[in-house]
Amino acid sequence: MTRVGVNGYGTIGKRVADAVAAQPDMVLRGVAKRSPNHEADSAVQRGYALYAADSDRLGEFEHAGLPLAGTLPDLLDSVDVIVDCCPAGVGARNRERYASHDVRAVFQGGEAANVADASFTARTSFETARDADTVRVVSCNTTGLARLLAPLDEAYGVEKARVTLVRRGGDPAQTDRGPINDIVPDPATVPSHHGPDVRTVLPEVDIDTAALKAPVTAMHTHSVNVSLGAAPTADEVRELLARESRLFLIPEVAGIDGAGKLKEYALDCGRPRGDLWENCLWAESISVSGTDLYLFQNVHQEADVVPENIDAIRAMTTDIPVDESVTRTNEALGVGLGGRLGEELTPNGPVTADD
Ligand SMILES: NC(=O)C1=CN([C@@H]2O[C@H](COP(=O)(O)OP(=O)(O)OC[C@H]3O[C@@H](n4cnc5c(N)ncnc54)[C@H](OP(=O)(O)O)[C@@H]3O)[C@@H](O)[C@H]2O)C=CC1
Ligand SMILES: O=C(OP(=O)(O)O)[C@H](O)COP(=O)(O)O
Repeated sequence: MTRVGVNGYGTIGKRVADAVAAQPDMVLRGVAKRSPNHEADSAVQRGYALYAADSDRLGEFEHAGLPLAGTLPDLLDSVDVIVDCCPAGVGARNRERYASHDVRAVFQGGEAANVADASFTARTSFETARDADTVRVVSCNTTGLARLLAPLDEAYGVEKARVTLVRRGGDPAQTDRGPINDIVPDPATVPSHHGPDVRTVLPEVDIDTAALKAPVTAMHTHSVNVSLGAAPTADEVRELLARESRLFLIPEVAGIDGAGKLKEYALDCGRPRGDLWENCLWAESISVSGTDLYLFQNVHQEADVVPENIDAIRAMTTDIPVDESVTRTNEALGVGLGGRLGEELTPNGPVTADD
């Protein structure tokens, strides 16, 4: 059993903690939190051992009536891997602390690529991360792009990818974010950080990205154009992508026209927090003109990196092959949206190691 701790119990941290706890080969030793707020209380209610990230604030936890198992150094002494889910930039400051406790560390995509030995998605970088001491799971948008571009590059070659990202303004609980009545180029310059970030996991892929922020909280939307090295039919592309376990091709018959219905579907299917771990691609948006592919996909920013964090832990600590890790993670979480509706899109079944 791999012993895992989570430092930073916010949007990503609480989901990673639940995902670790769901794995048959991992044990969650505890979570570290800075403030004794509602998220700290929910960790206790879930039965997770709670550690104070900041030893100066022990009294605040006591005052709030939240029982502590110790402080962050105690958690670090009891784990093989710490998953840092602190706000962007805090992870880099924590790096030396983890090293001094001789603990392997997984960082998140808000950190610069040089925070870790390797950047990671399971689809692109499992072997690169093998046995690494530190790994950075790339950001939600980058994860979504890498999952899409990797199979396209393998099957046809990607000559050039051009992606416009309409990013959600903030997460649902982030009341201090915006815009609230505008759509804002962010940044107004091209490329946005996503293109260079994709190249940390797919270095050979030529990609330009432009990004905007919109007054929504549920998901990011990508408008994708890829110039391919071949001219497949749209049906061939649909079948290729439908066979990827972390891509959900939304069948037209599902009647899902946007993030609202996607989230509703996830909640109705019993997904925790309505999480969509898969990229969600509109099947009918997949169009090919000559060698140019066009499509729309949505990415649930709070969720898609969660299975990747689990696979990163296995890459660092075991010799399990990538397919086995991905299957184990998917089964433990329930990745694989679509049920019967998606069957027509995968006549040859899901992708396997033999493909
Ligand atoms: N939210 C998203 O959509 C995505 C985020 N990411 C990346 O994941 C990382 C985490 O983001 P996110 O979950 O959104 O952040 P949140 O702000 O939701 O959560 C951060 C957590 O870290 C805690 N924290 C703050 N400072 C410290 C500290 N010094 N030591 C320990 N804990 C601390 C916070 O606690 P407290 O409240 O007490 O301050 C909070 O629990 C970032 O790198 C981000 O870029 C990646 C993909 C998507
Ligand atoms: O990793 C994310 O986005 P990104 O892929 O655009 O960097 C998360 O949605 C966090 O984005 P934020 O920096 O707007 O909070």
